[in-house]
Amino acid sequence: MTKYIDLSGQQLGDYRLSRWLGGGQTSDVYLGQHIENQSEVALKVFNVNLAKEEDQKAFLDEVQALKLEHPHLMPLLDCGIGSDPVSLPFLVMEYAPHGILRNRHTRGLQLPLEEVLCYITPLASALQYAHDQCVVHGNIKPGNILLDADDKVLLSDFKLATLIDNTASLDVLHDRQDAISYSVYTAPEQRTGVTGPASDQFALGVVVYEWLCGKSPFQGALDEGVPPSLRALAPRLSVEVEQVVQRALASDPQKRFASVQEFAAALQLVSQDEHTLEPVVSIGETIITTKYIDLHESMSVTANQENDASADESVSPQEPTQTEDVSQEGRTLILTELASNTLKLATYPETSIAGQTGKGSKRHYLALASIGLVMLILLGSVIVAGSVVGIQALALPIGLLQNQLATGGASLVSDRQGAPDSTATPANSLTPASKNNSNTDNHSQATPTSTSTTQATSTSTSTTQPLPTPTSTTKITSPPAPKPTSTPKPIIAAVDGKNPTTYTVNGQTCDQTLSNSHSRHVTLGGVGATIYFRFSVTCHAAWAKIVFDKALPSGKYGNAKIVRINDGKAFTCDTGGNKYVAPGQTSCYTGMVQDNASETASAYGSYLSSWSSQLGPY
Ligand SMILES: Nc1ncnc2c1ncn2[C@@H]1O[C@H](COP(=O)(O)OP(=O)(O)OP(=O)(O)O)[C@@H](O)[C@H]1O
Repeated sequence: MTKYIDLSGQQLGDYRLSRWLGGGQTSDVYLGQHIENQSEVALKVFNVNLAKEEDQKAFLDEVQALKLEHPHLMPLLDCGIGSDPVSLPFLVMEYAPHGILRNRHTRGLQLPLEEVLCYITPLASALQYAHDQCVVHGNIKPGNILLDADDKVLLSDFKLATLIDNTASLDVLHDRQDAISYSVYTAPEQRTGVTGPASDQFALGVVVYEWLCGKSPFQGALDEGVPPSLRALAPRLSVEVEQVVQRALASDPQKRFASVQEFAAALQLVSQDEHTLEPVVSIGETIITTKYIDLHESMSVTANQENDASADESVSPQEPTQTEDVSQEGRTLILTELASNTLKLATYPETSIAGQTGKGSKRHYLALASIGLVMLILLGSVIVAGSVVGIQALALPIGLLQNQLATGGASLVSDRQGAPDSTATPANSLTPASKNNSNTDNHSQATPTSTSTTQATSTSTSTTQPLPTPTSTTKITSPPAPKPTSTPKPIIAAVDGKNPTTYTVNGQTCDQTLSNSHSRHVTLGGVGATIYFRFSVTCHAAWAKIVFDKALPSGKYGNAKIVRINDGKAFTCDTGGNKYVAPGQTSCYTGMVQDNASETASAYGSYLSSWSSQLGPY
């Protein structure tokens, strides 16, 4: 791709552009300095003449809404509109000196699942955070994942609806491709103008597929349908991993995971399951030092290798220029070491999968067998010996039997405590209040009971435990201390998906009462909506709902949120509810937060990521 006008040396707002870093289809990125404090920044200049005042305002408003703060989102520092010679909109972001993640891996290389998880976990967390704020990225691809000076991944380049919406009416400076161009990362529904959180999940799924097998699941931007089998290309992967990736890549967004966080959690879970199938040799005093940093530095590739980027990627002159002499075998070795260390981390202690027959059960059988054997000896002694001798002889086996029972019994008890219990009530589950309470209309007097068991908590801990960050050093002493139990989370209510007034929790329907339900009409970003606070007496839980006055226009999203005041626990429509309000839709409802005697909750509505003032607390 050729670069068009080089603005190096010029000034935009308070920044001097010093060097061109790369160019996308509709923009160029420059290294720049603040003219006063000389701080280094990256400026993304859009090749669009944003002359109309209303368009300029829309651009600035939209960028303002994108100032999301998350450790893995590229910090947006400033934005503006240049005035000479034309009105070029620009964004100012942190400068990421280690460039784009795509340059870290040679095209076609298959990355170990552990490494993929190390990237996906923070990215999914950043995306989930954005989705919770009603912001969709819309442009996920390896070229938009950058690395800062510490090699921390930063997701950049949110699609700006204002620029896309206005492209037709804007004067695009050069003969470049249309701003609305598609890539292999574009979800099928995006091509019909419907972009939602599930589209980001799809794009992340494409990235995961590529990293795992070295090939794109789709031949071209308009290729659709079921991608080729991941395991056919990377047989080392389990069926479960393939299924998880396939689900994220479903053409129908409804068939994907409910959220991007769920996708990442599922991938993490199946990777742990893979590990638990492999033998654990020993756990000694082990210091695990992940070698990602060294590995990455040693795997730098030549600019030539990377510059044959496909059309969906940008041109960048800052590609690594050195090739270090690290053989493929050497690399595999480093990663194998890493994988086996992670394996130890993931498989100890032995309790993690509920419902499996554990070591504890084997001990149980051994204890019973020993008891049986002792009983036989005892019987034999009684028959063979005379009554006096026999009675005397009883003392020893009975003592042994008692010991065995005591030991066996004790081990059974301790095994039970630590053993998986598939029938355990999940931690944080809500036990619906007794019928006696159902007549009361003052929910603050209700006394809901929350049941959790040690095992249920430990299971949930193991599935949500984040992987070690690429730079961390983790020390394990043998035997490792039990994992700390997680603080109880608020309940996530199962909903029937049809009627926002009917929730079911652990099989019980949560009836709605209107006694403590409230609503308020608000105007959000010029659009009218009614926010509802809803409360169920039977489940002692509250939720929120938003109903817009009219269906949302293309590219605009709405949401609702319920927040438990005491601890700030919150659910949006995406977490436990029926999903955000998409273009063409009018309403959504959230998951439920348990509403204890001493607690209150508030409801909020949102449009284009600005949240309304609170309704409540009630
Ligand atoms: N914050 C940053 N710090 C350092 N380099 C950056 C930064 N942002 C972008 N770059 C560099 O600029 C190049 C071009 O970025 P740009 O976002 O324009 O590409 P793109 O994502 O392909 O474009 P688009 O998605 O708009 O078509 C990147 O490949 C990267 O090398």
